[in-house]
Amino acid sequence: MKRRHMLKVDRLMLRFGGLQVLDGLSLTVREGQIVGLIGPNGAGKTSCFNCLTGIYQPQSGTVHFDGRDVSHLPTHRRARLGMARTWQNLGVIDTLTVTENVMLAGHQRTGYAALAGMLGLPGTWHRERELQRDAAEIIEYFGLDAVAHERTGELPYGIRKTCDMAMALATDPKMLLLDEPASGLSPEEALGLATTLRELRDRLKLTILMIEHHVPLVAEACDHVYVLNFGQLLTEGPPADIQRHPEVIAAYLGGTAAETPEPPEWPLKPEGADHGTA
Ligand SMILES: Nc1ncnc2c1ncn2[C@@H]1O[C@H](COP(=O)(O)OP(=O)(O)OP(=O)(O)O)[C@@H](O)[C@H]1O
Repeated sequence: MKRRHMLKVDRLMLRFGGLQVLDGLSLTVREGQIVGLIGPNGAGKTSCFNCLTGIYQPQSGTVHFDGRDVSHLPTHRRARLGMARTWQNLGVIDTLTVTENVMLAGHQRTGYAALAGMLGLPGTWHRERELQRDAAEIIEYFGLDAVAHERTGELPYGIRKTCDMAMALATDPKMLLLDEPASGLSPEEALGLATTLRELRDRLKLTILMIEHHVPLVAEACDHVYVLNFGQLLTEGPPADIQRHPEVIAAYLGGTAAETPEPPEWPLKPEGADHGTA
């Protein structure tokens, strides 16, 4: 039996001036799936995430999340419904510690402002203790204990990236939207991330949509992949099929489908590139 839709995107049209960034994009993510969104630079992947999370308002099209039409809801309302996002260029606040960042993200679940909690205003104490406990648990899960009280700005990129993921989880999401989670990670770390994502999906019953260029991670982690090119869906399918799709190879390598009838083993990786970055 097919699982229900967690995210259903229907015919999104997004234009900036004369530039058609999304051109009738539709996609579906079912509950518990890990889905990849790939495509060449400028294809519209981040703009798609911005439409899903309410940062951009598309000219037309709809977004349904967890059975509800969220097309016109502001970002914070979508987040409260269980949509959590990580950022290509990190969502952590450099001047706060790892624990403070994770607690700040968790504040979205409370009925008061983060500042009220930090200042210890009446009525916040009990909830703050809970947030602290939750943050400690998430930090331990991600192996960040040793740096829990360090300012994130002073930490290596890979650790800040993990902190970004911990922040997303602190919002108690139903779905994670990950924008290039492997960027800046070593090939070994990126493959380790595939295991982490599957574990998160299985343990916390999460649904995941991720933008990613790192082909081995997509192949290892994703159940299904959508390929975007010039704001349109080029194709979709299981990672193994996508890797051999002539039009995908052409879109990435800049040729035509007819010129590349026999795809190489890792077709999305340009010749001579290291470790599968498209
Ligand atoms: N706010 C904006 N104003 C004008 N143009 C924009 C805006 N946001 C995105 N674009 C344009 O939309 C196109 C798609 O950009 P987008 O960042 O969504 O692509 P992408 O697939 O995520 O690329 P990359 O892999 O390089 O991150 C680009 O041409 C970009 O310049």
